[in-house]
Amino acid sequence: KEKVEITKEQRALIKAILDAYNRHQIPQDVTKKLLQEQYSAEENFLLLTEVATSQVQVLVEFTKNIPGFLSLDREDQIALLKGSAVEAMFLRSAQVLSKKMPSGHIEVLEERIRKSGMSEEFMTPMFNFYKSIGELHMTQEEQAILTTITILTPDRPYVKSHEAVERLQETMLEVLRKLCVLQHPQEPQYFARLLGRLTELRTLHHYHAEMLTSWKTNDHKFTPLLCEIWDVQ
Ligand SMILES: Cc1cccc(C)c1Nc1c(-c2c(F)cccc2F)nc2cccc(C)n12
Repeated sequence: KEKVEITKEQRALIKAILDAYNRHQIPQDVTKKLLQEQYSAEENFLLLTEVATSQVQVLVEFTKNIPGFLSLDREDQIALLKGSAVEAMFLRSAQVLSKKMPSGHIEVLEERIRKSGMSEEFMTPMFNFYKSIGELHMTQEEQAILTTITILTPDRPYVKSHEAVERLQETMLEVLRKLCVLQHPQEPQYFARLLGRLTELRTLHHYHAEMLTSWKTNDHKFTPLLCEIWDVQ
């Protein structure tokens, strides 16, 4: 039986990432609006756009606190953010939807998503993903480290220093592997299951790009930040 031990440095890493993950949350006024405003498709889309924009802001702040991220080449930092944003946002919204909010709020948010003019073919895989994340019952640390691993994916478009990003990601993967062994001793495959979610995220990334195009075609308005992060004109 392998004796797994988290080193002092790894514990500091987990603490830094968890603090950043918890410090940067979507402002209450944005989530409160989700409960107040009326239910037209336009209103729902407008609200989800506001939530998406604030999720990008939260993501940028969180990413800046990932140890080692700011030492990467500046252009690579941008390439990693643009390449991982929607995947990190899927993880964040999955965690919000699967437990964080009081029960009544989840149905409301789900209802707004269903009635936001999004195509059915995108809806099913998205809600399946939310369900599969909820079933994992990840701890806060696991959620924060898994999001960090997603952000530090070396093979995003336009990343130049592939090795530098890979080194950072490998450090995080080792920390997550140990956390899974220690926190889910009865589930030896738990770490593999978490990594399997990252594969599912890539598929959703693809669907999301198509959804952006179809929203754009139907003349939906985005905020400047969403246009910038996803290169939408
Ligand atoms: C906030 C939200 C929560 C759940 C589902 C959806 C559709 C949204 N909203 C958007 C998302 C998005 C996201 F923010 C997180 C997860 C998956 C996503 F599709 N992406 C975009 C891009 C342009 C406009 C919006 C409204 N939008």
